[in-house]
Amino acid sequence: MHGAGNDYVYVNCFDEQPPADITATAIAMSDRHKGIGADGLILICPSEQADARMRMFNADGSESEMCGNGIRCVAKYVYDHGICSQENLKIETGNGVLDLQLEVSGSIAHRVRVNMGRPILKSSDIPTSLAGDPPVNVPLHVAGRDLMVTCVSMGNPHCITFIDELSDEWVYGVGPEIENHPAFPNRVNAEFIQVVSPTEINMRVWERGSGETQACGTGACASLVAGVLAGLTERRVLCHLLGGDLELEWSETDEVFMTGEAVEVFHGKWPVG
Ligand SMILES: N[C@@H](CCC[C@H](N)C(=O)O)C(=O)O
Repeated sequence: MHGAGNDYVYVNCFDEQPPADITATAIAMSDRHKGIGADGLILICPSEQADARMRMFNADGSESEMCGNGIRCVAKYVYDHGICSQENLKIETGNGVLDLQLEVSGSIAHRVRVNMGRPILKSSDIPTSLAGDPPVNVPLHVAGRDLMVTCVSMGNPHCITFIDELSDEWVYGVGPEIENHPAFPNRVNAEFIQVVSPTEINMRVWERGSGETQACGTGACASLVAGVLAGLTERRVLCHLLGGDLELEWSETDEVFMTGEAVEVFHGKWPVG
């Protein structure tokens, strides 16, 4: 399935046992030449607190707390495949239980709105050693450059750089250096944002554990928050990514909402062991 081109392999753990070695399975499945090809692996599991639980693994096998594009696909999956019948769902993640609303037509969910919760802005909770609570427009020396960056966690950590022009040099040259910079003890996702107007941004991303992806939902939400904090955007923004658009809102109640598509591409079997 994919959300805005951010593609993962999903395993229905309501019916199947999770793979014994999840890290090795995520790496093998994600390989775009010798596997299925994906940005990572997502397990759709039963939950004691919610309608389902999402566990998310990057293409390098590392587990992340949250995945914004993934959670929309999990919601679509449990609805379309009859695991849940209601259009308002609760899904457990590493960042708590989140609320989602499906947009359904012909008994298939096409778009999903997620309450992504409150952004985490305390530097020690993001976590980053960069100064400032919140760390907005703070200096970071990386890849031979002096950047001004803003850090936000949506349950997972993001480092946002506002730039004039998006380019491969930023994504491939600077992205991996930010991901592995010592200022981020858990590594970090790196977003590059071009502000088109106060209500519209262009984004490219270098994801922790997966490299460049066509979209990152948590990254888009973190970038909206960073844009507001930096005085560059309003609280409602349309975010253009390589794989599609996401509608974002940071409400006056301090919750971030994201709306976007969720698409099932195919299903199949994978030999384990
Ligand atoms: N693409 C995802 C985020 C996936 C996890 C991320 N790479 C991390 O390690 O935190 C999204 O849509 O949010």
